[in-house]
Amino acid sequence: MSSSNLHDVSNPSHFQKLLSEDLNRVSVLNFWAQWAEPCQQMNAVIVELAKKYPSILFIQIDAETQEDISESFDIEAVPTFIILRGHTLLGRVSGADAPALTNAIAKQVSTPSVNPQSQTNQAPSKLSLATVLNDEPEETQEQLDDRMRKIMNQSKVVLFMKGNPDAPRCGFSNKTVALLRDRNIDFSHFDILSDEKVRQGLKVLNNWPTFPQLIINGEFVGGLDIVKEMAENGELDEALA
Ligand SMILES: N[C@@H](CCC(=O)N[C@@H](CS)C(=O)NCC(=O)O)C(=O)O
Repeated sequence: MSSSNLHDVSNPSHFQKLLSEDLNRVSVLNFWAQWAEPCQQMNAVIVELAKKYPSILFIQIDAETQEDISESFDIEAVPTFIILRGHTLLGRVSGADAPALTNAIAKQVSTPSVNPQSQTNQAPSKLSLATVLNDEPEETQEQLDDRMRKIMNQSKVVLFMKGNPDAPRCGFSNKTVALLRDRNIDFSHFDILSDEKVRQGLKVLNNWPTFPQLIINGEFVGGLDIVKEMAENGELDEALA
């Protein structure tokens, strides 16, 4: 990394040292992964933003090698950007959304620097005007179950994953897509990051706490570990026969 305000972090203490150098400085953490194409695009955006905002510290964090830092910020998908002042959370931008990231950063630059303590109660959330104005009736549990079952039956093989097959946003989803593609298995997908109700509802419906979730003939089969094992012992071929 060339600019002095753009750093690759190599371990948690390096990360803490960078943050602690100036507790009034705004930092932008970029959680990325090597295999994720959207991250490559956003890394280029970060390089440009670092040039534009020399007073902001930009920290590149490989979400897979820096697991401890990722966990401490609840990183569930890449890319995810965290904006801090010192150690205080100011904002979070999820996905390869360059305009949203640029706006979130610009907002901090135009906000006068204040005592971080007074900012701790400022939730970095978007004002949910949409929620206030949204007069669509709430989906009932029954409707949600029905909708999830329809998605599970939309094709012979359905993968509930983070991101999409060409741009997975989690390493487990990425590996499952690769496994299915390596075996030329046709599948449709559903991006659970696009629908929080399905994301939480499917965990209950299939009694499985994580993603990916592979469905064959409308039935839950398993996550990556199970699918991998089934591929190795021939059970996956049997299920698809
Ligand atoms: N060992 C699991 C790994 C999957 C996993 O840990 N997924 C996490 C992180 S992507 C997850 O879905 N967490 C719940 C959530 O994000 O809602 C498997 O075999 O699939």
